Amino acid sequence: MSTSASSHPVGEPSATADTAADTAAGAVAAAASAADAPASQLSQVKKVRVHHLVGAKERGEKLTMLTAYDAVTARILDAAGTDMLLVGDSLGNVMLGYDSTMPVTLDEMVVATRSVASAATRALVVADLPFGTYEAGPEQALASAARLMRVGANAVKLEGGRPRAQTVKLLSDAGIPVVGHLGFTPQSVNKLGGFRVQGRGEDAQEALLADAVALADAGAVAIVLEMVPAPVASRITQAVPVPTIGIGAGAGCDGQVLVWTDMAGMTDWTPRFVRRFGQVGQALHQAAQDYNAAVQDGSFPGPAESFEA
Ligand SMILES: Nc1nc(=O)c2c([nH]1)NC[C@@H]1CN(c3ccc(C(=O)N[C@@H](CCC(=O)O)C(=O)O)cc3)CN21
Ligand SMILES: CC(C)C(=O)C(=O)O
Ligand SMILES: [Mg+2]
Repeated sequence: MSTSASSHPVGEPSATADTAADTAAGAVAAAASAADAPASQLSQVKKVRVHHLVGAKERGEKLTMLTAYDAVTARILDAAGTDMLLVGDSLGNVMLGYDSTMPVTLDEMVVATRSVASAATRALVVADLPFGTYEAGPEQALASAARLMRVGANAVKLEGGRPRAQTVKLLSDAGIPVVGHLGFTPQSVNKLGGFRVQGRGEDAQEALLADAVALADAGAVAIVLEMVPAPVASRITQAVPVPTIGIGAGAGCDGQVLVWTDMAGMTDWTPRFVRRFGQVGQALHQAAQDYNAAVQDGSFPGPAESFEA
């Protein structure tokens, strides 16, 4: 949430440390009006809970979600005021070097979820159920979801619509908040026939709407919409009482999600729906080059980084 000015990573100066003397008058005015703007109710909560999600939708406050796969990154994204951290099965292609999300195991998701949960003080932690760990039915899904909840997940996410409704209901009844995922569902890429937009055309649009309503009726606390035409995503958003979180689904959704490495410019691969908000890959490359050069020319370590006798 952009209005969150209260949380800063440890060691980073707060905005109030800037003095008027070194700031242009226009910037002072802008900073003052930003400080005067009412903070969103959600940005003030100590720990985001699932009941806050529908509250944010009702108040028209946009929800933010980023993926995270480890503690060091989760700590930074959490401190920046991200509402939800998704331990995505994109772990497979992003962090583990796999070609897709298909090979990701529940054991791998457990390790990543434990790490992210250990670092998330405010953000709601949502963990993906990986391919093959829930589709057989509610009992399989409960056993898998319980493993993720035991290591600190606050909710689980699973892909699919009406065929998943019974599973969503059982998990929900068992006290496990479930986030749905509709549109382009990567775990079904072999059936969908490629990485393509879903919900184009009247029949596909109606099917998507029926899936979203079924998930909400079954107790889902939010629904991710991936690569769905913006007008279709807006219609679904208006039709369901729970927040929609879009990725390639336009600005009409109640929130947005991106893979953090895409968002931060950690890699070169950027599908159309990604905006790069940083150049972290380039910054890391530069830091490693500077380190290598300093070791090679003998300037690192210096006296300050060495111990006296
Ligand atoms: N790094 C990363 N970012 C993601 O957004 C992401 C993952 N990994 N892994 C899991 C899923 C898979 N996703 C994908 C995978 C491929 C495309 C893709 O190839 N998009 C192209 C072509 C789309 C088209 O056919 O028009 C694009 O340019 O958007 C998009 C999303 C989204 N998710
Ligand atoms: C792209 C998001 C929604 C996801 O499911 C993942 O990162 O695994
Ligand atoms: Mg996923």
